[in-house]
Amino acid sequence: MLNKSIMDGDNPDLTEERMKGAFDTDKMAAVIYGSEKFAIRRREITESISRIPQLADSKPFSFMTREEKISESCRKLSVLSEHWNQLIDTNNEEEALHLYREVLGLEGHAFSLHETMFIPSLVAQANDEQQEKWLGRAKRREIIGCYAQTEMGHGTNLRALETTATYYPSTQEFILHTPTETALKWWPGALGKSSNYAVVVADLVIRDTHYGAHPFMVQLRDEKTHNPLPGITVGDIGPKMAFNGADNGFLGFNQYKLPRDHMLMRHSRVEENGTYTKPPHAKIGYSSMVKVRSRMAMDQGLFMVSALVIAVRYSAVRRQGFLDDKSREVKVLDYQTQQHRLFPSIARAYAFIFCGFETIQLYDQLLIDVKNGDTSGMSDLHALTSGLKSVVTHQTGEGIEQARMACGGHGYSMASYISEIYGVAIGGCTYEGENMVMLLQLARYLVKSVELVKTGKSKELGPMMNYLAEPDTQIDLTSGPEAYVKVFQHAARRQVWKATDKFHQLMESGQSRDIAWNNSAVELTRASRLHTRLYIMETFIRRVSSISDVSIKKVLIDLVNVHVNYEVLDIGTYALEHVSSTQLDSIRSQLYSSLDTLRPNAVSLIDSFQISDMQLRSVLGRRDGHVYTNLFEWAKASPLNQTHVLPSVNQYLKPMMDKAKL
Ligand SMILES: CC/C=C\C/C=C\C/C=C\C/C=C\CC/C=C/C(=O)SCCNC(=O)CCNC(=O)[C@H](O)C(C)(C)COP(=O)(O)OP(=O)(O)OC[C@H]1O[C@@H](n2cnc3c(N)ncnc32)[C@H](O)[C@@H]1OP(=O)(O)O
Ligand SMILES: Cc1cc2nc3c(=O)[nH]c(=O)nc-3n(C[C@H](O)[C@H](O)[C@H](O)COP(=O)(O)OP(=O)(O)OC[C@H]3O[C@@H](n4cnc5c(N)ncnc54)[C@H](O)[C@@H]3O)c2cc1C
Repeated sequence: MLNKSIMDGDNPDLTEERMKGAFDTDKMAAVIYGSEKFAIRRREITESISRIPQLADSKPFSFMTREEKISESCRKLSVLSEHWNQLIDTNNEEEALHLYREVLGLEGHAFSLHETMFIPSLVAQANDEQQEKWLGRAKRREIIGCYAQTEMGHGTNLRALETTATYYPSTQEFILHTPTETALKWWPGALGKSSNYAVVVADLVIRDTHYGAHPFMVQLRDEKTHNPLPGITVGDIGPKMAFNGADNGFLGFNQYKLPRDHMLMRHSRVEENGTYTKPPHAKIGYSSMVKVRSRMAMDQGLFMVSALVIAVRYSAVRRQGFLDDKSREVKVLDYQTQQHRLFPSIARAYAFIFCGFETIQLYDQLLIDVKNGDTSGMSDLHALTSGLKSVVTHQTGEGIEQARMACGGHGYSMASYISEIYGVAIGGCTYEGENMVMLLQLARYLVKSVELVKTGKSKELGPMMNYLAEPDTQIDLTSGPEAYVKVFQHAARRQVWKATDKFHQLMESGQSRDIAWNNSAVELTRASRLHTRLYIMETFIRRVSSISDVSIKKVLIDLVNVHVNYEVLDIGTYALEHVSSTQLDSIRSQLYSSLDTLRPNAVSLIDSFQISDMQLRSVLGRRDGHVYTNLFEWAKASPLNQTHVLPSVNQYLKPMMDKAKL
């Protein structure tokens, strides 16, 4: 069987789609998840979870209040604590993330930041003794931690954080203090009610000198009672657009004492007498953010895939309207508009995940290099991940919203669960640095690169930047996907140079650097987006070229064709400077025929992600495709339908109607 999702009793329309698939979905899963070994482990973990009934949702998330969601995830975490070692290799981050996604879903939980930022901060920022003291405890989950950096008044501009950590050599202690209301930590995930420890980022002050943001390991709550310690004000910031299973929190310090060895001292140090040793790279303390940003292409790709699994499966069973055959309505997936809405996003999701693999590996390598004293790769990775997180979060938001609309009315129902996926995913446009701000970080790097070319130092260009020094050439669009890469290179190069020239001209006209930068900012962000999209396209093509299995490679080339045609058309206004409008028309025709080519494999392409029904939490997108029965059962389970007459009807509506009758 090529598509491993085929099961007796499934909706025949979906079975028909699965029969049409021209490749083995297990083999595709191995490509998606980086190795056959991990793809198998994912399936094994999912299977093992299904044998532990207490790990199942006690009712659909969409019928739970916020308090119920938080309680439900804590209940499951306590069940999980009995099974960690039997379910996963606890040292394997990807296995742990898969387990969390399956059991706890995407709405957040008490450990939301523990694995993703708290432990990584200890790994990257704590010295060996500190790791000895805290890392084991954190990994064994004896303590729960979070990452408390953002304040009510400042998130983006870290240099303006107001929380102070003032060192007193006489007592060999820091005093943590929140000097104003705006200095309250505000937003950290799992801070409000769950965490008893936090990595707190505060402005280090020694003898009136401010050394800027540094990380500190801070105990927030008593380990026995879980009550906040004296000097600490902590709580939940309230409901959010989504992600309401997490207790994002606030935190204030009132002259809170912290022993000297609680500053994380792998890279910078404060000696007993107050002597400060600066880190080998000024931004080394920002590593936890780079770590998360390096994961975001992968994580956002998976968010988009979840919405697409729902929309593509639903589109294969939803019949509405007619094409040739007037005796039976067609599957809406057969409409060109539906394919145009969904297939380019499938291509992007694959591309994001392939990029994600690369950037996760680059971060892991950087961590090793930095431990060995080599910080030279930090700027490259910071620039790359800043652009990537901004582009993938924005395009993921677009893709999920299209998926919702592709499901018509049922997409708007919580039964589809797409609105929750959307709400969680687009949080990524904001967290880990607001997208515009991060695009401008990449732009700094691009501008510097152009300056290198202008001053004859092209040899010093960083990875991926050589194209900035190359001349424009004729593009032969018949020469395959590489020709589309050339179109993107031309467009990105032109925009990067144009934005840089504007910035330089404004400075030459007398504007200060900062004002000239601000007056060029929109053009600079456009340059960053084009550069990043070029990187995504190149990575996608490179990864697909490296595949040896013929049937897998064939369908992925079809997907690359959808991608390159769609992407070039999407940047039409920039591409027009390098390709004629006649060529754009021919790209349009190729896009439509590539949608057609992909159509028979659409369901298998999204089935290949092997996202279980439990993880998907969508009534509309279930593997069995029995959409209408499932939808009706779900609606009947709504709390509103547990009585025929609601108390509010008796209390308000009936008396009102009765009064009107008098
Ligand atoms: C966690 C997700 C995991 C799984 C997903 C599953 C579910 C997800 C669902 C829900 C979400 C769950 C969790 C969300 C967790 C969110 C956590 C957070 O948001 S933590 C807080 C994040 N905050 C930020 O990101 C703040 C953004 N601001 C900054 O990073 C800095 O202020 C900024 C870089 C913008 C500027 O810094 P500044 O010190 O002012 O530097 P400046 O602009 O002057 O630049 C100087 C110089 O330094 C270079 N540089 C900056 N940063 C770095 C770096 N990290 N590495 C290397 N170099 C750096 C910069 O390029 C510049 O260089 P040049 O002078 O141009 O050479
Ligand atoms: C779901 C979620 C989870 C989070 N989890 C955590 C967490 O665990 N720990 C933590 O510490 N924080 C967390 N945060 C906070 C998050 O990191 C910040 O909200 C984020 O970094 C954006 O900063 P800000 O809120 O200050 O936005 P602002 O900077 O105030 O952004 C407002 C607007 O100003 C613009 N702007 C700001 N500065 C500039 C500039 N220099 N140039 C151009 N435009 C600019 C932005 O582009 C944006 O349009 C979380 C946030 C969310 C939404």
